[in-house]
Amino acid sequence: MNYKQLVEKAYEAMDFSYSPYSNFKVGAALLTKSGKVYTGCNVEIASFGATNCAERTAIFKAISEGEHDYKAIAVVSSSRDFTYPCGICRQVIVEFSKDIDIIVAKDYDYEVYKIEELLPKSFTQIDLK
Ligand SMILES: O=c1ccn([C@H]2C[C@H](O)[C@@H](CO)O2)c(=O)[nH]1
Ligand SMILES: [Zn+2]
Repeated sequence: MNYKQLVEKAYEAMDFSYSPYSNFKVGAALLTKSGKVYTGCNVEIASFGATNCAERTAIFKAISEGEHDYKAIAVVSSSRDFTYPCGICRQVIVEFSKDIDIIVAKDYDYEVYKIEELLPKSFTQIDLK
């Protein structure tokens, strides 16, 4: 699975987006080190705080199936621009992976980031020791 294929998986997941309030569709595809792909979409709830982002949907699916080691996560949206993971999702990403490639894509164009770039000086497990 190369990153272009992972972006395609994220677009497939975006089609399942449940976003009746914002009409902003997001899809994510998480590639594990074992080669599996977990996809996710954003799920909006009338009580807005209960909304879940596409990235967290994908990560929580993987965690709930015992997969903790990730190589990359691709994120796409219905926006004309790149969509970067929100603050909550950055915190979830750093919880589970310090070296994951974060692929922010729009059509066939993509950028790759490390979590240290998107969430510098993060608060993690180490700080609780
Ligand atoms: O990286 C992002 C940014 C936003 N959203 C969702 C949350 C909400 O449903 C909609 C608008 O914020 O987009 C994501 O899923 N991922
Ligand atoms: Zn988010």
